[in-house]
Amino acid sequence: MPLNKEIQPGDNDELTRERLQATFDTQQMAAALWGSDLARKRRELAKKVDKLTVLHDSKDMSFMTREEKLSENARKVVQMFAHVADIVEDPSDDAEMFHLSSNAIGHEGHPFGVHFVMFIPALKAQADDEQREKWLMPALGLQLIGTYAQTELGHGTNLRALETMATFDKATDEFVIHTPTVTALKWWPGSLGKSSNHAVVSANLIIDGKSYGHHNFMVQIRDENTHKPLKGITVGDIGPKMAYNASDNGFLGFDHHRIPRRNMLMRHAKVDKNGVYTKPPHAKIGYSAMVHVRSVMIGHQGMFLGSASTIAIRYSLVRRQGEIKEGSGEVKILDYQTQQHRLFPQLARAYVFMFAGKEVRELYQKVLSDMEKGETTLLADLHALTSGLKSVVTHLCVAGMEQCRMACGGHGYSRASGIPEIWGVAVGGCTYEGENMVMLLQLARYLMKAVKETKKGKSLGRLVDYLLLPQDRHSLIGRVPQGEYGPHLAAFEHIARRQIFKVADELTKLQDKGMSKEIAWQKKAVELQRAARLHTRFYLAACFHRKVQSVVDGRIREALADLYHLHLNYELLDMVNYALEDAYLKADQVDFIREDMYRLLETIRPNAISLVDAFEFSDRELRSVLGRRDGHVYENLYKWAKESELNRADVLPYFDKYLKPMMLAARQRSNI
Ligand SMILES: CC(C)(COP(=O)(O)OP(=O)(O)OC[C@H]1O[C@@H](n2cnc3c(N)ncnc32)[C@H](O)[C@@H]1OP(=O)(O)O)[C@@H](O)C(=O)NCCC(=O)NCCSC(=O)/C=C/CC(=O)O
Ligand SMILES: Cc1cc2nc3c(=O)[nH]c(=O)nc-3n(C[C@H](O)[C@H](O)[C@H](O)COP(=O)(O)OP(=O)(O)OC[C@H]3O[C@@H](n4cnc5c(N)ncnc54)[C@H](O)[C@@H]3O)c2cc1C
Repeated sequence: MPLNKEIQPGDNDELTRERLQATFDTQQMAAALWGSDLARKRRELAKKVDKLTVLHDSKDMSFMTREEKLSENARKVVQMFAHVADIVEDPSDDAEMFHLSSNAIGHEGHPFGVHFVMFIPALKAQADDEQREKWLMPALGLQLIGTYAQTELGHGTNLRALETMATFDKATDEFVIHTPTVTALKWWPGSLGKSSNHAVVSANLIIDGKSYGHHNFMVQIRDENTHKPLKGITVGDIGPKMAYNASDNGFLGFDHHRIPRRNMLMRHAKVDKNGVYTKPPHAKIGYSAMVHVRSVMIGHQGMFLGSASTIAIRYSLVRRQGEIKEGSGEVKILDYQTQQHRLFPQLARAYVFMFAGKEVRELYQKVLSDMEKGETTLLADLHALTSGLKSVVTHLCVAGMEQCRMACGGHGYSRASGIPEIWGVAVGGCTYEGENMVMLLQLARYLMKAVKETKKGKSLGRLVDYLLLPQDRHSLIGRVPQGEYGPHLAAFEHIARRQIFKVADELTKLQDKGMSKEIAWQKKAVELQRAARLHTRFYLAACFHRKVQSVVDGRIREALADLYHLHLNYELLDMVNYALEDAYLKADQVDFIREDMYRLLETIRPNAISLVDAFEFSDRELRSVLGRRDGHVYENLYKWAKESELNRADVLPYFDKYLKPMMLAARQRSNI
């Protein structure tokens, strides 16, 4: 039995020969990536989806209009729920359901997108028991479709400036929800435009003329039977986007729309019938749905980069272009060092993002169960961690996916590659759930607080313990026996710690000169977000280290360690200026890192296909002609192109309407 479990009769011979070189068992690597239970469930659900034709795309989504896309994904999602009990082991397991949806529906969106990712998590965290009974149960049972309506046309980041009002009317025991200006229109919520009939709406709570800041309210927006907007509600789609066009992101306005008092989500903050307000145990507890999504995004983004790496690496083993040695025949493009340098670091990032995604979900679950008991101590740590990871991971994913796309040459630009759509979806992640720069500054706030604690000899939390350690003056990279990577990880730590203390000192100096805290912050904002990035990149490298250390199987550990070491070298070179500034690294050490990176590219090359096969993306899930498991790219590209709507007739009407008359007229003129 070959170690690579993807080999099948009829595959492209080139790929089979590549797969036979695997030094590890791809299913065991899949277990290291996903966890053995989830890896098995993914494999089984993909087989079941393959057999259920009602879940298959009726045609490639690239050839559909937006309305066709919405309708197609509504059809598939309904079929998916109809068959869910036969396909997955536990429909309440978010991870299993995500993989089912990824196989059957893809990532362009569907009517229940925000329902599961935000509406239900908001209810779970913020609705009290009676409210859970009233809305959570029907939401889980698909009796209603919900969305999360927070962002407004005028404000997305600055939540304190949201304008939608929820004014308490003691006489009727109701809230009056109102959109006072055009900028107060809710704008962007997924599945709002045409699909949802309920929304968790963020609005300013006003009691007796006093504002208590924004809180979340359950609002029914459409009639359950006719699906028409309820009286006092205006709702629609905001139009086409870069990608994600099977999602009907929408706008929503209220004209003094009344809801019962008990429609405010009251697990933590409360308003009683006399208008008496009870504060939540933590001011930001109402932000929990955002923290939830930020925590799931990390692993999902890792999957997007893993998909793009799979497509580009498989294609690079099928595509031959040019010779390395004249006369010896054209080589596979993955044999070029530049191609390896473009792709293998992205593959390593995909791995570590998926590992980090798993770690952060575990912390989220812990915080959620603490919150259930009213305990919020770890919320600030989780907010800081997810803010940094969300920003760094989405940014690096998108940059990495673009490398994957370019590495596929012209065919990467075609939608047949599958990369443009996942890139478009992934890049949205840089903006939604908190614009990246803004979230990095949130982490920077936490880091500056951590410095203050450190100066008192204390640690603000486990994630910043390293700030208490002394700074080394010089790196030991290249000064220890070959194969020891401890000094590399220490360099990440050094660079992060130095930047964090440096910017903290600069802030203090500005304030000592009489500058206000806020203006000093503005003067140092770029340096602050750099500190947040470097801290997060250290976290990611340390997470990779933890994972490699935890693997028991020697072959898997060795293959993972190669990726880890490549990651250390590549990322360090990317941030080397920070280590050169204080002469922590010398020029010869930078050369050492570079040479070791080139060595690792060659070491990884024979395992390249097996490392992407280990993601175990099914062809259905990948939706890519270039990334097909069997490697039969060219004949299928031709088949795909023939499906283009432009090929439905040899001559299209615009020829007769515009071009032909113009050419006839031109000919006539030239005959005169
Ligand atoms: C930028 C934000 C965080 C500022 O919020 P604001 O309330 O104005 O902050 P303050 O200045 O009053 O307080 C800062 C203070 O609060 C802490 N904090 C902030 N957020 C959290 C949190 N989630 N958990 C715990 N603690 C939090 C922060 O650390 C500070 O603590 P100090 O001790 O230093 O004072 C806020 O405005 C924000 O989050 N903006 C981003 C908006 C956003 O993410 N929107 C998402 C909309 S939904 C969406 O995009 C859906 C997408 C679809 C999909 O996912 O598929
Ligand atoms: C695909 C997609 C799906 C979405 N889905 C939903 C949804 O389901 N529900 C929902 O409520 N919302 C949703 N959103 C909205 C999203 O959450 C917001 O777009 C996001 O939070 C950013 O807010 P903004 O658009 O107001 O950007 P802005 O805040 O206007 O950002 C513009 C620029 O200003 C900068 N900036 C802003 N504030 C600061 C600051 N304090 N310091 C420094 N720089 C700053 C930013 O860094 C950025 O460069 C979605 C958005 C997208 C793209």
